[in-house]
Amino acid sequence: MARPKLLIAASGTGGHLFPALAVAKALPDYDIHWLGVPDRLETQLVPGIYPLHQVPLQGFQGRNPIAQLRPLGQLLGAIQKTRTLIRQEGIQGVFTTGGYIAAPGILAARSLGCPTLLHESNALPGKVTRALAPWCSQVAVGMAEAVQHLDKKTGRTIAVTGTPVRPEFLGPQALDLAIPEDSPLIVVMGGSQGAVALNQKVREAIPHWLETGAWVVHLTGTNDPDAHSLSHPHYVVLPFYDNMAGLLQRADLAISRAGASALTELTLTGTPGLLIPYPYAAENHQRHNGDVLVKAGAAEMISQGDLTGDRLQKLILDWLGNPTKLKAMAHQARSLAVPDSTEQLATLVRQLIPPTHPN
Ligand SMILES: CC(=O)N[C@H]1[C@@H](OP(=O)(O)OP(=O)(O)OC[C@H]2O[C@@H](n3ccc(=O)[nH]c3=O)[C@H](O)[C@@H]2O)O[C@H](CO)[C@@H](O)[C@@H]1O
Repeated sequence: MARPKLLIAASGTGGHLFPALAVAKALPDYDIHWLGVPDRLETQLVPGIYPLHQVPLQGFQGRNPIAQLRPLGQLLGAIQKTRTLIRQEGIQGVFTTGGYIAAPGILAARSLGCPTLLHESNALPGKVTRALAPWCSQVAVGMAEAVQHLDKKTGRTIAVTGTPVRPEFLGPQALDLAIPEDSPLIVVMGGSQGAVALNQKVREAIPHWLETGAWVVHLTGTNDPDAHSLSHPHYVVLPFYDNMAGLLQRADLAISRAGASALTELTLTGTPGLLIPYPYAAENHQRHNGDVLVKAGAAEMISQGDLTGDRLQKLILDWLGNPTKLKAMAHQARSLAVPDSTEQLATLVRQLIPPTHPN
């Protein structure tokens, strides 16, 4: 049986790349090529596993038509390059997790009659997803709340699959940090790129938590100039940490941005979350994501503008003193989990691009 050839278009952030990598791993019998952009996270995560093809691409910003000419030119160039790639490599279909890179992937595939699968992880689908969903063979979403924004546009059934995570989240993981088993553990995390503004507010509160005997693991991202301004034996500061599954499984609670992948992970690990959505995210989509967990009783949410060190400090101390509340939140978080999301999407890929039998 010939190995089917799949192009995965996923770029930029962990929120786009980790779900795509999880699906790719579930398709070991496929020849996978990757479409990305120079200088983004995919250049660290993809080479050595899949051939990475890069097209320069940036988003359309502002309303000035002259300023749009450059991104428009780049998009047309990227579509042309992707068409050439599809033809030269004999690609049979495209899977994308949305964002700008989805545009050349979907449009080039569609122009050549190849099937496309688009997965959108956010509760409020991004602009590219809303614009291009009608051109896709199948659209899947991470959260049911996204369906209302897409089903009328596509006129087709939208699959609600949850969002794939790294496979480690699906089983218990040991934590390679020396944190005593009976100490409360608070995890602070931004998105895959960190969150400097959030870090500043949290640092005001951390000493109060440490005084009670709690431990804090703070994932600061790589851009925080004050990352090491605080030190304490129970305070672990890391720019980025890979074993998120082990960390969130062990944590009593997490203070987090509200990116779709982070929230999906909190549901799988049953970790109560205090969510502070990134206020400049496109169309405030992180707030929509956070609403889903808040409505279910799995998390609480505070706007960055309303967050003070003092308020944060008191709120978390109150949570730590209320194990019944934390247990209930953990239970509600788990009730939202979709552990077979990766398999569901891999199945959709297999349906759209089935292994071909030699004649
Ligand atoms: C700022 C912004 O617009 N971010 C968006 C971006 O994802 P972004 O990558 O910012 O955020 P997500 O929460 O979706 O993903 C973060 C990922 O990074 C991982 N992580 C983080 C820190 C760390 O030290 N180690 C680690 O592995 C998390 O476990 C998670 O898997 O795309 C997502 C999917 O469209 C959106 O929902 C987010 O709103």
